[in-house]
Amino acid sequence: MERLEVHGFRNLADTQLRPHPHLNVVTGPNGAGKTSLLEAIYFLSRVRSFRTRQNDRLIGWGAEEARVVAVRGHDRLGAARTPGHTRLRLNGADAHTRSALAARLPVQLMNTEHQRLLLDGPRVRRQFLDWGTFHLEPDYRELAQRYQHALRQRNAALRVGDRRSEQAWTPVLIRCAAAVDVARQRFIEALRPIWSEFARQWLGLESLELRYYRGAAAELPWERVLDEQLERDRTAGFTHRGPHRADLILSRDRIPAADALSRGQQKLLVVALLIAEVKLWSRQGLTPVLLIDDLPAELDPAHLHTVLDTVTGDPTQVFLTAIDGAALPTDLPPGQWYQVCEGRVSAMV
Ligand SMILES: Nc1ncnc2c1ncn2[C@@H]1O[C@H](COP(=O)(O)OP(=O)(O)OP(=O)(O)O)[C@@H](O)[C@H]1O
Repeated sequence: MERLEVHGFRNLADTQLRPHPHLNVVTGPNGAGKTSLLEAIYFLSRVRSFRTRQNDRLIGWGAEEARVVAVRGHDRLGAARTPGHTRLRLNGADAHTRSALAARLPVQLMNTEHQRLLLDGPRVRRQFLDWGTFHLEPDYRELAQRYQHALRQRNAALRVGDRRSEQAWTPVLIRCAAAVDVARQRFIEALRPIWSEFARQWLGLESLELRYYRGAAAELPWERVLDEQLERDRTAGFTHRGPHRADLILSRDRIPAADALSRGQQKLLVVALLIAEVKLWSRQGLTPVLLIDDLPAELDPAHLHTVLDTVTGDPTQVFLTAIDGAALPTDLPPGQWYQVCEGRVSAMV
């Protein structure tokens, strides 16, 4: 982003910034508004927050709307939230799909909760998988939506015992499942070597694995999978197997990473995954924005340095928050530093 404007967003005063193309360091005391600034950028891309499911919370107290605008290359992106309603703008016109802005502004967030990627249920890993695949294959989003639609229709038919509808939707589901699966596998195959290199270097371990579980036994065609499950699906009233049950398995010597690694090692493993994804996007010609919120509190200076080193020189634009700039490695690459104080963001010279 060459320009970023934030209006009426959380506690932030109206702000206009000209961010550095590579590194932006945002410092300030607790409650100053550092996370809110990252949240504004995230909202512009993903049309949601990483802190709340209720976008109305983003509207500053006393403000009528929260609005974020960015200029990036030839594109001008905007997202505004008024109570109950989000409006997206792209190059002077309304944008009607949620992914229109994300396609032009891929963001990756790293914060103190990133370990959830390892410890939570498969849903959060499927989201990681879906965003990663979407940025490599822009048609993927529509494909995944078609799969979800077919799944809902088939499940509805299974629930009420409507055999005709079930038989009509099953082949559609099979076609979409195969295509979703192939796209995700391509993403994982591209991601794995980058991830494993980082994971090996940072953890000093050789036997780490990243596997894609496709939501069914690997060797069977989807037609067979659904056929074998048919009676079970009919009895339960839903589809048991498919890409909606996919997962990413991280392990060491076949033992789940959550059991086989220390907390610190788990953090590094997840950071390796997030950074590998950013790296992959930038190798594909995208310019990702990496939001790192309070990571100095989570990673020791040496590892933080390594992480920043890894993305320096890429087209990646980093926003990094810290309460105290002194906690950051001393030899950070050149960038723009900002001080946030009671919602006012000022560039430091
Ligand atoms: N909708 C809102 N309007 C105005 N202020 C808000 C709104 N929502 C939250 N706040 C306030 O905004 C302040 C900034 O919070 P934020 O999390 O951005 O700070 P921070 O600098 O990241 O702090 P920390 O270092 O403690 O994480 C908080 O004091 C919070 O109470």
